[in-house]
Amino acid sequence: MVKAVVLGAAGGIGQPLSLLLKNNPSVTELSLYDIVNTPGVAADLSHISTPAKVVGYLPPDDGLKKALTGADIVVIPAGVPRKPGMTRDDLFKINAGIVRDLATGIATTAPKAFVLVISNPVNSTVPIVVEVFKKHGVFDPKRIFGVTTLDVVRASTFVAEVHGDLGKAPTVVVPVIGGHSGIVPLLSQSSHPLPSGFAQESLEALTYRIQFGGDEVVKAKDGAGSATLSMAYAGVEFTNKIIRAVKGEKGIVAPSFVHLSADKNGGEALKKEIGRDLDYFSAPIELGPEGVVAIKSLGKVTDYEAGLIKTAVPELAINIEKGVSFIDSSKL
Ligand SMILES: NC(=O)C1=CN([C@@H]2O[C@H](COP(=O)(O)OP(=O)(O)OC[C@H]3O[C@@H](n4cnc5c(N)ncnc54)[C@H](O)[C@@H]3O)[C@@H](O)[C@H]2O)C=CC1
Ligand SMILES: O=C([O-])CC(=O)C(=O)O
Repeated sequence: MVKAVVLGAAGGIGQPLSLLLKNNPSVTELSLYDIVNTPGVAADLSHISTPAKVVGYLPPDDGLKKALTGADIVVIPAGVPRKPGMTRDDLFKINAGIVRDLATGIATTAPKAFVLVISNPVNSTVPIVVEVFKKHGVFDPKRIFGVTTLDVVRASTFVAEVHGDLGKAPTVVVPVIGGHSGIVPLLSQSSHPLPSGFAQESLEALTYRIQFGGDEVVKAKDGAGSATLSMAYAGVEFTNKIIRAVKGEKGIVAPSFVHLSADKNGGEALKKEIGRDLDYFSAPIELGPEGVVAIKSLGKVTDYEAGLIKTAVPELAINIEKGVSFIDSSKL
């Protein structure tokens, strides 16, 4: 029995994400919460002949609490998306408060649920969720995840394109680390190595495309939002990995932005590798029934990749601190 909850379920990501979760036969209950339109989305999805019972909730009558009661997994794509010319950090002023309030609901109603944060800026919204959980005395670093899977999906797709074979994309595995902003693809570790003689200039262009794939979509949508369909795909890919790990499947590894205390050694080895005592980082993590089992070493990186990490880290530290101090100064 798996109860999955989507907070922000009526949105551009929320709707296709809910559809894909409804398509997973392991999900037995699908609870949809938003400030608008969830009854319609739930009625629509409920006609699909898969096991999940679908219910939509709105804020009145304790809707958030009802949506979250008994949750095993909570996915959060609530909040505003970017328009051209904005950075993810520009979304902080609206999304920080939304995520804080939803996190308070989870901490008080379903503190043991796995929490998957999609709302941007992920580098700050994950610390917001963590700080809220700490304030309620229910923080478990193994169960709170920033979803960076879209970066991994883009890397797989774009590397497959280099090989001239999109059919390869599902099997191309590229570790993507850092944050969501401060994205660092480790192309030297791709399961499908780049062709020998791949020029440094081409490597830099490919790296840039993975790092700024979000901008590519924001620009193409021309004011109508950011990635929604590919994000829904990526969000469900990560959610399904958590479900498989909870069910006892071993050896599942996926990058995610987590609090480094989730690692059994407190992330000390990783901190050495990145050269700074950050509390959060996106690195490949091994998943198990209780969430994070271990945070993997970054392994051997090239000088170019080391340079990208060095550039990303100070910005990450600022993003993290912004989330932490937002909750410090919030009256909870
Ligand atoms: N982690 C990642 O890789 C990605 C993250 N995102 C982020 O996901 C977020 C959502 O994007 P879209 O779905 O395109 O936006 P959207 O505007 O289409 O949908 C957001 C939904 O959140 C709802 N919402 C607003 N306040 C709420 C609250 N207090 N409680 C519950 N629901 C609330 C809205 O009613 C709306 O239905 C954005 O912050 C965007 O930047 C987008 C793409 C990739
Ligand atoms: O770029 C954005 O604003 C949305 C996002 O996070 C992505 O597509 O990676």
